[in-house]
Amino acid sequence: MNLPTWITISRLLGLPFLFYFLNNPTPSYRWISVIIFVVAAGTDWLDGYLARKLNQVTELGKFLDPLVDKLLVLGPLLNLIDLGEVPPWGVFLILSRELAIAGWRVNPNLTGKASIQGANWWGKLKTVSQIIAIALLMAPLPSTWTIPSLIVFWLSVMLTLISGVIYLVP
Ligand SMILES: O=P(O)(O)OC[C@H](O)CO
Repeated sequence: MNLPTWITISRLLGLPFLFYFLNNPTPSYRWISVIIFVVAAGTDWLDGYLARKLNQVTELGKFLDPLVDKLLVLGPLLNLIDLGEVPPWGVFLILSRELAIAGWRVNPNLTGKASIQGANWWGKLKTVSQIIAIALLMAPLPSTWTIPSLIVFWLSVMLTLISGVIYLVP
């Protein structure tokens, strides 16, 4: 355990507050949940940057960083299913890909890789698209935003699947 890894884990601390505010229909509360989400998800670069700068890149960090991103994305998505505000099928596809890649990281040997593989640029792009889609879905926007938000969500689902396949093909 080192500083970047502690920062990685601490990014999860906002989740209970996010759930609290997201489940309150008052628009200002929903906006607070959006802010918590964007800050927690947006600090993704910080731990990786520090790990490289301090020369503290570890196998644990390479495993935990993408895992925390997955929890930060899947937590709000599951809550949005409960609220009936996101298509469960899309979330199921994201969940399937994320489980598959998290499992593959435990045993990268399966695809002939010798050690844990950190996130690549496709993975980072997919995470950014997920953050944008989820923030749009969480935000208490006028109903004219519903279809555009869902289009962004489905684009993110596609990017999530494509990025997963790119890891697995040799
Ligand atoms: O594609 P993954 O599963 O490695 O995740 C990418 C990370 O979330 C980017 O920080």
